[in-house]
Amino acid sequence: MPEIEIVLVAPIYEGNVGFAARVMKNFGFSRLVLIDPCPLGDEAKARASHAQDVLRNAEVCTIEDIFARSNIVIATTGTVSKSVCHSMRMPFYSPKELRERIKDIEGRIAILFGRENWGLNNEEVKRSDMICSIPTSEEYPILNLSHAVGVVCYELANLPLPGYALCPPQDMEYLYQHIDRYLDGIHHPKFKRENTLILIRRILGRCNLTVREASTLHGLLRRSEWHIDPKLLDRDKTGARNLRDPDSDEDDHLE
Ligand SMILES: C[S@@+](CC[C@H](N)C(=O)[O-])C[C@H]1O[C@@H](n2cnc3c(N)ncnc32)[C@H](O)[C@@H]1O
Repeated sequence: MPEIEIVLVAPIYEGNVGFAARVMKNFGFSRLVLIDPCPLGDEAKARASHAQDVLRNAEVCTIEDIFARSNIVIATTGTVSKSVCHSMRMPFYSPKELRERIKDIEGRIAILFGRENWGLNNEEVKRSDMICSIPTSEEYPILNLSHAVGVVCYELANLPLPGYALCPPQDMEYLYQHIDRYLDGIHHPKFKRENTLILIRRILGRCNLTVREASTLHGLLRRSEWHIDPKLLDRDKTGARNLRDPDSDEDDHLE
């Protein structure tokens, strides 16, 4: 069963933090994490009601800590940009679909909820493995922060046992670094690199790789490096490089 952490990124209103703690406890969740929170006082305590323990035990840490220790990081947003969705082929999962994707996993899952005034920033969304959006009225799609926490907790409550272990976050980072080196080896254009790596992170991020699967990919990359790199270098010397640009279609535009 995944270990789920509800992460509130820079919440502004202490009342929302209290309400989030309360609704988490309603659905059996206890791991509340706060990144750069507003001061928490009587208002937060009053809104938490019988979930004082969740509020009291909330951990304060940095967003870097979250990315370093979580097997999967899920960004939540009510603002679904069609251009990002289509051009980067990044599906937005509903909480119900998310449940299906994570239910068998053994590992640490962080679900990020954004600031009340402007949500999560681009960097936080880009680095996440998946994006979750609660289907809402088109007329008014943005939920109150604690209500969004409530809907997600409702859908993810009572996940079944047992699960399978995911590749640790540090090993996923090694894999992304290896892919980056491989892209160097095939002379992937530098100006496309950032978007390509984001795309790869998003594809692999939603695959829930195990250690064995990640190591198979390392092996394939090493073999490809032995075969492709010298040929590419030869072609470069003659000026006749004609390996197809792996990233040449127009879809790699990130907004
Ligand atoms: C009040 S909203 C932020 C509003 C901000 N103006 C924006 O456009 O993102 C606070 C947080 O609640 C969550 N949220 C709100 N509506 C959501 C929805 N429909 N689906 C998923 N999360 C939602 C997101 O984490 C969001 O960052």
